[in-house]
Amino acid sequence: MAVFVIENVEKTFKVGEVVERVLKGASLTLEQGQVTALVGTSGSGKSTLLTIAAGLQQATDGNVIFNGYNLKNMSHEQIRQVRAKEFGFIFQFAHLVPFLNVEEQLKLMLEVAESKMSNKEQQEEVDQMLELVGMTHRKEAYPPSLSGGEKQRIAIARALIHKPKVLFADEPTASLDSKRSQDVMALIRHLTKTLGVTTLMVTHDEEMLAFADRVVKMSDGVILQDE
Ligand SMILES: Nc1ncnc2c1ncn2[C@@H]1O[C@H](COP(=O)(O)OP(=O)(O)OP(=O)(O)O)[C@@H](O)[C@H]1O
Repeated sequence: MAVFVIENVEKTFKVGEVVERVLKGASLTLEQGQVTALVGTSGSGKSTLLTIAAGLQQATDGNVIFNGYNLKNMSHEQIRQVRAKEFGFIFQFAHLVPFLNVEEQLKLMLEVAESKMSNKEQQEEVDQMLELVGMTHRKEAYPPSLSGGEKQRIAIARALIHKPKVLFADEPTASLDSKRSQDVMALIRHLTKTLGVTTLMVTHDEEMLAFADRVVKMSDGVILQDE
């Protein structure tokens, strides 16, 4: 079943008197357990499409249907709940909270997602997730002592600790060298498959496309090619 259906999405921005049409009827369907890479020239609308799909901004027209529900028929609060509970996010930089150790970063995310688990269950989830991302040995470490690749591993663990259905990744490897980028992408792919997540990733890095199940090309506000 398609987890996500993006249908004829339009987005216009008004800058002074000028109306800029950034998305011009973009459509995309995402399947569970797949990594979809969104590529295209700078300014083609990739991040705009990703943020609309993630409910971070509204489309001017068109539909974003998640799990059978159209985001445009939901209240702000309903969309916030979907974002907190059903979506996970990774960005170019890990944006970890500097004064929380690795374990605490993950527990905080469970709180944000309003987890109903007991403390013991939360601890088990955290331990399991740290195991999955290979960071058990660093669970008491604070962000300044982690390498770039380690930080991104924790960001991935934090994005997935509450078992979201969808993972949005905007340039997740852009701050890493080639070797660390490969490791991080292999991990994103592995977790997408293991946890049955639906992953949508924006990337500029051609090397990362090997880790995607589908590569979708955007140009000037539309999806050009879907392979
Ligand atoms: N809030 C906004 N107000 C006005 N224009 C915007 C806004 N957000 C995006 N744009 C414009 O929309 C166009 C597409 O931007 P977007 O960030 O989606 O492109 P992109 O394909 O992700 O680019 P890049 O690869 O450089 O990150 C750009 O011309 C940008 O200036």
